[in-house]
Amino acid sequence: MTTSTNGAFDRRPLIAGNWKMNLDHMQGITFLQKLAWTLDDAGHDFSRVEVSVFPPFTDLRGVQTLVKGDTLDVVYGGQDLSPEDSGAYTGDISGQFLQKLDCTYVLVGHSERRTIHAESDELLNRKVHAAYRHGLVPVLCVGEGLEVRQAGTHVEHTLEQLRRGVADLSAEQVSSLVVAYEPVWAIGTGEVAGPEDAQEMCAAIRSELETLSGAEAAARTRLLYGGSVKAANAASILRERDVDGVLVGGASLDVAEFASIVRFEQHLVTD
Ligand SMILES: O=C(CO)COP(=O)(O)O
Repeated sequence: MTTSTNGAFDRRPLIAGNWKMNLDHMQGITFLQKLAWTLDDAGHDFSRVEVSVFPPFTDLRGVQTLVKGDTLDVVYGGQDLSPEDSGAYTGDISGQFLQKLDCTYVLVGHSERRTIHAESDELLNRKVHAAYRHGLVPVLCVGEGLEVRQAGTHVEHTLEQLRRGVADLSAEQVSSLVVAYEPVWAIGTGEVAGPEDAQEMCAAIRSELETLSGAEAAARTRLLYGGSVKAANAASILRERDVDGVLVGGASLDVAEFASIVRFEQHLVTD
């Protein structure tokens, strides 16, 4: 097995850390500084493997200042955005504000938004369009719960979320889109879908995008796996042909662990 045969490397791998509701703005800055030093010390090549963090909204201004001031190669994004651009939407955050903070990405439809905040596919589609309106790349999260997995209908279920989420996108938008497959039963549980489960779903997602937007766009879309990713299992998941990155929760809050995931290529088996 060699790294060059992995289809993932035709697309630049993306290692993303979703901090969720952890790390206040002071802790976030300290964490990011340590992460950047650790990756620099390890000689990490950011042009080869992209690194993004998703801090809470209140951290983003500090993150922007640090990334600009120290010219870090780490990129970042918001964990959510409003489908609207401005107005009487108390508590919501416009994509316009995220763009002003130099965010590259924004998460849309994380399972915790879908379940805790009952966000519908229709709403998430509006959020995806709002992201593109403001020059942000949406990371659209999809994935099934345990009952759906047990019923064996996980592929249809996830593809339905995908179709609704990407409705009315142009092929060009789909080519820059990131889709994260996060089976809900594997999030924060220590249960990890096997590399073959991640590949099965990512292949199905890519094939669906091909049908919707054409082969050229679908070949460019980056597909991530998320759910109990750790340094110990990241390389085997990232070796799969259609998996182009990982979206990491708990393990992204530990500098050494997350840096080790970023450096997954060192753990790949080569002939
Ligand atoms: O939800 C996740 C990332 O968005 C995954 O969380 P864990 O890595 O903690 O399972």
